Amino acid sequence: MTLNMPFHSEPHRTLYLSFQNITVLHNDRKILDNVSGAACPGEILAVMGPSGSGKTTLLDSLSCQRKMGTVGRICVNGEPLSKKWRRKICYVLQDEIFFPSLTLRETVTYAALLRLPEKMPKIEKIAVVDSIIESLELTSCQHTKFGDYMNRGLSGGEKRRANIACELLTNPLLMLLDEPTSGLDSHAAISLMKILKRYAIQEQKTVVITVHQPSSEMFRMFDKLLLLYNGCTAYFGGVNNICEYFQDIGVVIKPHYNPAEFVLEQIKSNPDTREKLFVAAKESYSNFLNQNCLGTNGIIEANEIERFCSKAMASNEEKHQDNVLINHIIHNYYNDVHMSGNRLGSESKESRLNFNLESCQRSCEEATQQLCPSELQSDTSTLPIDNPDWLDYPTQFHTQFRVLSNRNFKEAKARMLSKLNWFQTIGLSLMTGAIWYDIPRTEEYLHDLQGWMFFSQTYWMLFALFGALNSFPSEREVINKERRSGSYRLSAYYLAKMFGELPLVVTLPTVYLLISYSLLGCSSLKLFLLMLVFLLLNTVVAQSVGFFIGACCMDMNVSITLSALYTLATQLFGGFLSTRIPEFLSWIRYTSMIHYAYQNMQILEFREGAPIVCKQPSSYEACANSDTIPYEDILRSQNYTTPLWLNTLVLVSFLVLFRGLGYTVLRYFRCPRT
Ligand SMILES: Nc1ncnc2c1ncn2[C@@H]1O[C@H](COP(=O)(O)OP(=O)(O)OP(=O)(O)O)[C@@H](O)[C@H]1O
Repeated sequence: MTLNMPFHSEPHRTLYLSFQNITVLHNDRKILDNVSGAACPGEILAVMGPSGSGKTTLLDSLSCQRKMGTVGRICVNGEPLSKKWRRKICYVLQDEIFFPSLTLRETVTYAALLRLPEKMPKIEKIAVVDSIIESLELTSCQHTKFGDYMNRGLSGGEKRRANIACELLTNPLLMLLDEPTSGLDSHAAISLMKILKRYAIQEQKTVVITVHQPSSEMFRMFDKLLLLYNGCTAYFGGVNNICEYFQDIGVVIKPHYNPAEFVLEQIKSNPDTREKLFVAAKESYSNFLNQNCLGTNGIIEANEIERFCSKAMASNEEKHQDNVLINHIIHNYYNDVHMSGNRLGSESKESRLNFNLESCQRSCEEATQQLCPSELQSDTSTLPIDNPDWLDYPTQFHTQFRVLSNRNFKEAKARMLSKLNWFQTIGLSLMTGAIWYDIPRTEEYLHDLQGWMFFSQTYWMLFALFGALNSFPSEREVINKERRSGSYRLSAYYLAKMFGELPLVVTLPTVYLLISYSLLGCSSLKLFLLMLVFLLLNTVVAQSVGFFIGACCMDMNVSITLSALYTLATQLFGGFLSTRIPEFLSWIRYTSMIHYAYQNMQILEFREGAPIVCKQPSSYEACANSDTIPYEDILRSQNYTTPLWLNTLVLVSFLVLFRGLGYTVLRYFRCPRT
């Protein structure tokens, strides 16, 4: 089975990764200590080690997600790892971060629509989705939702493969996978590894995975192994000759033993072996380079080096300077062959070459210097960009907006219009309708009527604010993951979130008003529509505040506390609960959205609705000359003097302000590292 990817039409690119002396410090503790290694196109480099040995930290460093306290050199194709290259690297995390209410197929399709090039027709994008789903053996579960701890969905292995499917869409040159097989049964783990191996070979991709304790079968699929223990390198090199390597340093792997398990066991339990391995591994990086130049024992088959070098060269026909190391090795190889031509005996004719070890080692070291010219820490330079498209987003703003609006709508629908929310809304509407049923429009019941208005505004403020707050932490994870991979612009996501969720935000308040206000005694359709507009405006403002607080606070407890404080203050200063607010605190009401929304509702109800009949004796002066109370007098008695348009303008300003602040926080303060 082949991955029917559309990228074959592009000039084939490959990526050679090398990293040298990666050291990661955290509070003076060395999490990684001078770790070096390399990975070639078409190969799998396995990073193995006991729990806590630094495997994930190494992948974090290689993907540039961990810069603080990290030193060392990371190079790709001879260039320091720059932003240009980062777009060509995918990092599949151990955790699967997805929207639980979307199906696997929907998730991969949205990823394809966002991450495949704009110019590719939709039908071709869907074909890629089909191909990837089939290749990863996900066809049978493609219509299953991801699910969460409440509603079970895809299995762990299926989620793991779905994660990989989304990353494959971008046609990365380097795949970093953090424990892709953990939690899978041996069959599923082997099957996943086979898929990765096939992908690496067929597409000439470079794959780096971390793994705990692979089975013998899985171990044989790796090409190179980097063994870590307590952040130190215990082994780096090929997998094929690992038994001989350990034998040479006095660690004999018993026959029929899984080498991976045996070595890990020895490292953990035997301090002497550990020391031996650390000492031997100090030279492993240069050994590795030597082996690539010379082969084992300094002898190399000519066709071997041809194969090794041609892999990168053939794929970079247009830019053969891409792979500095390979070029350098070839150059030195032929120089050496030429220079030592006299020394080459009949073996050279048989394509068997034995050349100067020191010379090659020197050349490899030089190549490595060339390969990694700058320190990771100072890697802020912008290198010449051969193809500026790499820095652009794959799709245009309008496509991102359209796809994300659609996805937001689908994702939020299950959450916002859940059965529980419908039940709550209809139940509450009926309850308020029963309490305020056909309320007499007289001065005696004026306070009751105002109570309904205040309650309605407050309830929908709380509903929208806490709803937005609740959904945000999980959503933030997803958008951070997608932004890290450069899928879309934050502005497109932000606008799409506003517009995509709008029909959902307004549905339940509309149903509430329809039931509750009708039971209460709404006098005209015009009044109903006007009341609805202002209830919805308040709801959308509250959602913006919830979104802003959610974006600011990483800790859910803090965001709940802040939201509770804000909403309580908003209610206290809203004008219904107390009209005797001390002068020095009265300015706070101007920050209360309820203050404006509640005022607007009263203006509409008392101006447009049936008039309020005076009681006898009345507390309103106007009742001396009239049977009904003018709406201005009702508002003035509560010290409300601002007109409808001004209240509306303030609410719209709140909306713009909190949306803007939310965007700014996400853009500048909660920006995922790329
Ligand atoms: N941000 C951090 N703060 C403190 N300690 C950290 C941090 N990141 C990693 N560590 C520590 O560094 C060590 C290596 O962690 P890492 O997650 O890289 O290990 P690992 O080999 O991937 O482990 P596992 O196989 O259990 O996932 C651990 O002891 C961990 O506690």
